[in-house]
Amino acid sequence: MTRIVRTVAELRQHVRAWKAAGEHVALIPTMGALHDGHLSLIRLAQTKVQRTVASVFVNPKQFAPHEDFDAYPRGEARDAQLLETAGCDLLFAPSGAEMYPQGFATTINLTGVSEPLEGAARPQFFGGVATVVTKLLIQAEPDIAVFGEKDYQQLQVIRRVTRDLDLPVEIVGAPTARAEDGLALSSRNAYLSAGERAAAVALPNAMKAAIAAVRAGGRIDEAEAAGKAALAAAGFRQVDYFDFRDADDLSRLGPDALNEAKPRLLAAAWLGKTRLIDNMGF
Ligand SMILES: Nc1ncnc2c1ncn2[C@@H]1O[C@H](COP(=O)(O)OP(=O)(O)OP(=O)(O)O)[C@@H](O)[C@H]1O
Ligand SMILES: CC(C)(CO)[C@@H](O)C(=O)[O-]
Ligand code: BAL
Repeated sequence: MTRIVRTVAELRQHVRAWKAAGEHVALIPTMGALHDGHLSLIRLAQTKVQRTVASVFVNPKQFAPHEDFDAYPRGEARDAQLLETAGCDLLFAPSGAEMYPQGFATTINLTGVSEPLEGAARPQFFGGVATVVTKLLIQAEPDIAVFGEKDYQQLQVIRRVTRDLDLPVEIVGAPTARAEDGLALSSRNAYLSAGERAAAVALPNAMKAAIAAVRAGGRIDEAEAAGKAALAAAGFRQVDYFDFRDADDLSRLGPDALNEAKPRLLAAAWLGKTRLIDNMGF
């Protein structure tokens, strides 16, 4: 079985022993409820380094009080089994008290890339993510850390924090793993009813259509409006954003995205009680 450690001291013992033997180490941070998207990050890490460490920690600091921290899917035995099958060397599963001991008072906050989109919809989110990811990187001392492009803004935020704080780690982005119909795999897909799951494919479809329209010379504001209308027609009750943005700093684009160096379409929308996010490059 993939070994499970719960303290920073045990985690460092393993990682330092591997490094002393000349092996390189990858950290793959997760919140558990693992699916093939997470396992694709482990497989990517295994092509780059000899040792992989997955962390599972449902981080309370990135959930606002009204969000789904309590309902978030959990299942350590299943997660450990999947990690074993994937050949992951170590599972770091700290308690809340190990991560945030009594009196914990430090938050990593950033501006710029963290502010629009997810930052606007979830004001507490990136401070919580930046704080826990910075801690995990300091705790595990990995050579590389792998994050999914599915959470594209999160990946850009983590790249920014790592650069700003001179953290000695290479951040690797991994492509989005999708279900056969195109829906991005996500732990929160488990919240969808069968009917909602069938409707959810409208999200990647609307995004593909918007990108095709812009590629064909359409205006980006018109493609964004058409995408939002398609989601409403498919039963999405609210669209938080459906925006073409600069792929690096997520700033707004001019009217013709094709003139921009690197456009990316990012979207978040609600199907019933479930909030789905996705993004696509050109
Ligand atoms: N479909 C996917 N393809 C690639 N990476 C993914 C995918 N889903 C999640 N990841 C990545 O796995 C890591 C852990 O994510 P997390 O545990 O939050 O899973 P999640 O499925 O994104 O859950 P949630 O439903 O909370 O968004 C992150 O780096 C995330 O980007
Ligand atoms: C990066 C992360 C593990 C931090 O809690 C989380 O935001 C996630 O699962 O994407
Ligand atoms: N997958 C990013 C973590 C979150 O949405 O809370």
